[in-house]
Amino acid sequence: MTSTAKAPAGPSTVDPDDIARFSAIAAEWWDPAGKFRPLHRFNPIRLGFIRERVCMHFGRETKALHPFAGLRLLDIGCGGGLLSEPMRRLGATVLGADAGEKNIATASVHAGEQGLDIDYRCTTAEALAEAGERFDVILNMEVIEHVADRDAFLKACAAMLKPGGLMIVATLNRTMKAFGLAVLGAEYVLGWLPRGTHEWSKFVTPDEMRQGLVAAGLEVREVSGVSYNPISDIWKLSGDTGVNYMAVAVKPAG
Ligand SMILES: C[S@@+](CC[C@H](N)C(=O)[O-])C[C@H]1O[C@@H](n2cnc3c(N)ncnc32)[C@H](O)[C@@H]1O
Ligand SMILES: [Mg+2]
Repeated sequence: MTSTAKAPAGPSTVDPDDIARFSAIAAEWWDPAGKFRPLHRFNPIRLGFIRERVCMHFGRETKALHPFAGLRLLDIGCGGGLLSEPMRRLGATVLGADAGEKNIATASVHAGEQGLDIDYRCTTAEALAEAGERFDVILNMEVIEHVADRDAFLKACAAMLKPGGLMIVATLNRTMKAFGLAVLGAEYVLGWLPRGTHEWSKFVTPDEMRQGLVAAGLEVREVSGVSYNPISDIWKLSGDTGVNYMAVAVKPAG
């Protein structure tokens, strides 16, 4: 957070150990073979999903050059900007926010190199909500399993959605299969991610996700699984929410 930012009242969603873990590898965000390789591999499938769901919801032509033009989008927990950049390219006005200063530094430098105009800020969902920021679309991707207070985080995000706005949340399910693949497999056996990246106890079941979204005043429209095939190294959308999944929620028009 910048030195001038005042911490909002209420619980903080920031887990300092988690931010430190991501900050330690912030230089690697844009290395497709580095520590964020899983996110790079996963990116095309989630980009296709986001593009399609946002276009469908706002009545945009998916094949248009800038289908998100006129939409204000928040990428909360944006990391190095792996999603913020394509969102900007699709035409959205993008605010990328992350609690890690180094992540925001990496994201800003990279966007600058790409000639992309993105508003990157080192801040939190609760601080943005308290400042009265409003968005048509909120991307909440692979963040919720890292925050200190899930309900406060979801409520702050929901508060920032305009009526009729859309939020997409991606996370990991709290199953033994997810423990085997995302924790043991990715961190210990394959060594893709630094050990300690994921705390299994913070993973979220689809039921808990639905309840959290509803409690935050949103309507859940969809929950889709995302499956990984380790042999082909390919990710695809599936009916299996046992490990990774994405939820789509809408703020009632009022
Ligand atoms: C797994 S990364 C996901 C990055 C990005 N959303 C993506 O999918 O490419 C999680 C990010 O969330 C950030 N983060 C964790 N807790 C946060 C919080 N309470 N507020 C804002 N950012 C947070 C971390 O610093 C980290 O960059
Ligand atoms: Mg994660």
